[in-house]
Amino acid sequence: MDEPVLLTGAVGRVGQAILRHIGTDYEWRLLDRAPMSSSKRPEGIDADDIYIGDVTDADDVREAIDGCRAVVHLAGDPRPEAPWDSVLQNNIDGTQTMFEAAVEAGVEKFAFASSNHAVGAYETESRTPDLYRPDDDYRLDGTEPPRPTNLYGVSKATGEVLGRYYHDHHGLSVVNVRIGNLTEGHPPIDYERGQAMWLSYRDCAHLFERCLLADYDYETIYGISDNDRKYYSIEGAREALGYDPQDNSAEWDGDDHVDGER
Ligand SMILES: NC(=O)C1=CN([C@@H]2O[C@H](COP(=O)(O)OP(=O)(O)OC[C@H]3O[C@@H](n4cnc5c(N)ncnc54)[C@H](O)[C@@H]3O)[C@@H](O)[C@H]2O)C=CC1
Ligand SMILES: O=C1O[C@H](COP(=O)(O)O)[C@@H](O)[C@H](O)[C@H]1O
Repeated sequence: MDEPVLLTGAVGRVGQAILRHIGTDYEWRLLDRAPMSSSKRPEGIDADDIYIGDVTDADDVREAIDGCRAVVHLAGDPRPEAPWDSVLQNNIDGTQTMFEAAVEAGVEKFAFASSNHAVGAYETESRTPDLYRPDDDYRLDGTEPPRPTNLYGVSKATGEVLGRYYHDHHGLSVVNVRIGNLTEGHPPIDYERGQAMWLSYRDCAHLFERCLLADYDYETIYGISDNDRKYYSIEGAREALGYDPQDNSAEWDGDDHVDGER
């Protein structure tokens, strides 16, 4: 992809996972309301490619998105316990502003950072904790309707529906990535649920790169590594995007760390 890619929320964890692995491979525009320190900025990105602005501000977004062919939209309030006024503004209004600007700017592909919390209520009492264990074969595959855990999850489900609308009515290619639990270096410790939905940094970067390179219409897929423990299928991501994850939370056992950058 030769034309610029707009990455919102670039200063945050998911943004940094992406930039750390593929930060020098694309012509990025980086938009965040927080300033980006030089240690977070990939080589080759100069000050002109960094936009300090808010995704709820149409003028800020318009300036950053001009000339871009693809968008990776991460910016928002990521807290599962976030209050309604924050998710309404940052996640729902911000995402609608992004979609509207993307259509206006002629963007072709839009990857939206959705969440496991859009579907957390499938984790019923009768299914857990077996669901989180390697021998359990229950799977969500992205075709099921949202069942949010919390108001944050409601905001993510709403972002997915906004994507459906902008795909159906404006022809934008949209992929909703229901991200699991991104942690740096190793999977969450003493947290079975987190190990079942672990997404390593390098698999995260690879997955979003596939969102830039693959051809798709409207997809909802799960963003987790190839964990032995899993209740999210990654077949949808493999088929729609060519996702080929390298990591597995089962390769980590307490202090027995497997070598390699994740
Ligand atoms: N980290 C994880 O495991 C998961 C993350 N996600 C989603 O991925 C996205 C990124 O999450 P993280 O990187 O973990 O969060 P983060 O809090 O580390 O990064 C979010 C970034 O977005 C920026 N931001 C927030 N509201 C903004 C606004 N209105 N305008 C401009 N910038 C704004 C913040 O300044 C921050 O740099 C979020 O949408 C989150 O809901 C979903 C599932 C799991
Ligand atoms: O959507 C998100 O999910 C992850 C994992 O959820 P958790 O409830 O198991 O912590 C969370 O860490 C992240 O902040 C959030 O944005």
